[in-house]
Amino acid sequence: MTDTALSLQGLHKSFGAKQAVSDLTLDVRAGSMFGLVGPNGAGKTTTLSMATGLLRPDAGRAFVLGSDVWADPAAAKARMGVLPDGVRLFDRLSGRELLRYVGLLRSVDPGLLETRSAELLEALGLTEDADNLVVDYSAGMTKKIGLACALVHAPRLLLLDEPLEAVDPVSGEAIRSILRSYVAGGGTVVLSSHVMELVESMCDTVAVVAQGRVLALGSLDEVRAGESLQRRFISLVGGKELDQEALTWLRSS
Ligand SMILES: Nc1ncnc2c1ncn2[C@@H]1O[C@H](COP(=O)(O)OP(=O)(O)OP(=O)(O)O)[C@@H](O)[C@H]1O
Repeated sequence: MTDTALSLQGLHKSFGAKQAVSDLTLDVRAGSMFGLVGPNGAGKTTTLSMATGLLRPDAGRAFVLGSDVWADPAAAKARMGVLPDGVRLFDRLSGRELLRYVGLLRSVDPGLLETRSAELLEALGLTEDADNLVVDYSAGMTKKIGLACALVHAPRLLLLDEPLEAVDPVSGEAIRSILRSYVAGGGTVVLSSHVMELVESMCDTVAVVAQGRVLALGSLDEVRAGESLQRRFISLVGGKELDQEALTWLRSS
């Protein structure tokens, strides 16, 4: 049994002339909560897409609990749950039907699937809307049903792109406690987020990426180096003051 849940080795991806991810290497320890942070366009979604078998890398390899995501996708995918960013769900199904569909695809026993679905819908505050079509869900509800789909087969590794985006504070707390108890039970979470408070309060390990490269990687304390993660992030990626002469037209009435 490997103690590395996710290993990304020399990943590269370009879109035309744009190098989205460049020689990205990192390991995620099994049993950790790993935060991937970076500014807009840093390459987080591209990295997670290559790690989960959604986007083929130009070069490099990704391993999930020892299985090569691209050479042995069935083994790798059986052990991971994925909440991708911006990938359409089968939204002409109701939330309950979507969960059943995903669970059956993942070979979850039908009896077990009913129990798990009901528990997930309840924990995520979706029970009342379980029989409504996903296409009619709000952004936050869509995020939550996506998370339920990622969890229903009880994977050992969860890869979540912006899991709390658009989610209200009550549901946010529910998701945090689901993820904490998942990790306490031996699972591993890799999440991307722009919310430094979320990463600081949840993650034990952090990678800061910008322009497709890893700028800092280590334990939360190593990466923030005595500062708040927000300040450290801004100093690493280079925050910029607004020029006093810029946007003057916004101030004139
Ligand atoms: N399908 C695509 N075609 C062309 N360019 C792309 C494509 N996907 C991503 N890119 C580019 O690759 C770079 C990295 O994008 P990516 O979505 O991975 O960033 P991100 O860190 O997830 O950003 P954000 O925080 O804004 O979601 C950006 O410059 C983006 O414009």
